[in-house]
Amino acid sequence: MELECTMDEQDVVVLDTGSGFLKVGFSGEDAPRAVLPTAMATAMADESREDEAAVTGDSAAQKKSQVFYGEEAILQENAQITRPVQRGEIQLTQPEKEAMENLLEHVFRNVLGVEQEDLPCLIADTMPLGQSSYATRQWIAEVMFEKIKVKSLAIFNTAALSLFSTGRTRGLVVESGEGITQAVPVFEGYAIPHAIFKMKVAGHDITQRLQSMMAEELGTKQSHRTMQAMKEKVCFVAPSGSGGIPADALDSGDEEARSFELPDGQIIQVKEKIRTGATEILFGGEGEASMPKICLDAINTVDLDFRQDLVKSVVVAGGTSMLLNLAPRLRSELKSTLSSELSKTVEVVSDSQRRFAAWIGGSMFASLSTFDQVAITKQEYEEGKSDVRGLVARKTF
Ligand SMILES: Nc1ncnc2c1ncn2[C@@H]1O[C@H](COP(=O)(O)OP(=O)(O)OP(=O)(O)O)[C@@H](O)[C@H]1O
Repeated sequence: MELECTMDEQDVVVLDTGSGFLKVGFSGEDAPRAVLPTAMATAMADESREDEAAVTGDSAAQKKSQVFYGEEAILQENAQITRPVQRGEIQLTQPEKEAMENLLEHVFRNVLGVEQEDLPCLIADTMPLGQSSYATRQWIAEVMFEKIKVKSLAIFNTAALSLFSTGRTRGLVVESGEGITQAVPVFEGYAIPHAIFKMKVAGHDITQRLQSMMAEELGTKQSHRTMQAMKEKVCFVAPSGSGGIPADALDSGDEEARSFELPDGQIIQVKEKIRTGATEILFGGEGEASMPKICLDAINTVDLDFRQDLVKSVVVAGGTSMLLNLAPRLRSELKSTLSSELSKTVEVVSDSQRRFAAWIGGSMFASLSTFDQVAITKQEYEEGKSDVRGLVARKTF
């Protein structure tokens, strides 16, 4: 794709719809304005309060249910929590569809405070593979034009945008977020669908593994939320071939790096075996899916001529790529399995902005005048209503 590099003055709403977190903001900005859990909660009315309300006529208590979004949603204890994006894919089932629609409306009106209609929008998604891919994008286009009433809409694969955020248009993007890890070859800005390899192991699974390891260690199970915070603070990736750390060994290094304060105020020192053990699921066991394996599958699926370009720019992105030592471990495992010619040139790029790479790439792309040329306009949508799926298949990336 030829990129025209004049800057566009108009603000474009940029959204990255992750399994764990929605990132939202405006084009041209360096970082998302808000990052909120991709969740909606419906809290049921307390039945005893309802009975009481019937007698006293208390209208507040008579409310049947209350809806919460994002951070507030996941904090609700007696509520039904709906997560509309699972393992990277927007779910086209109820109640997930309704939750996604409401969440998008909430993000536009309350989080970004966009009152007026008619704003352009760019969405970064993890495209499902196979037949279902365009069904999801068709549905999202319908919601954006019919309910949110955007002026134009561009939908891009997160991987192409993540690569773009590093100033590259060719490379192998290895994205690992909350629900999915994927290896996506990108050529001249386009993801190559038949060479995308995914595994359903990512940040969520590391947190769960840490939760069970810590439950064994402490004798009590800590919440997922606490374990997520612990993971982000103390976990890291072990160097290649470093097995055999004794179960009770403490890190020889920085004490601060291994200590964590539990919600009850107790400060604990987390053993190295746990700090690295939880993240090891990204690297699988014999015959299991692993990050290096999906990279190799992707590299081996593209044309021979293109492989050299891929291995020279293996770009890690997404929240889970923030784990310390992930890039050197991936590089070392790829080096030991690739052919000798390719292994000489492997470079794994670990950009400082990698956590929000897809959103940042979207923000950069939406600032270019090329955005207007590639986005689906409201008029095109209206004219193509009889075949929205065909339209998104032609005009999303
Ligand atoms: N410093 C960190 N160290 C380790 N993990 C981190 C760090 N920061 C964020 N994460 C993890 O990254 C994950 C969220 O990443 P991201 O926002 O890219 O996912 P997502 O886009 O919601 O999900 P997906 O791409 O899988 O659909 C969470 O599991 C979070 O705990």
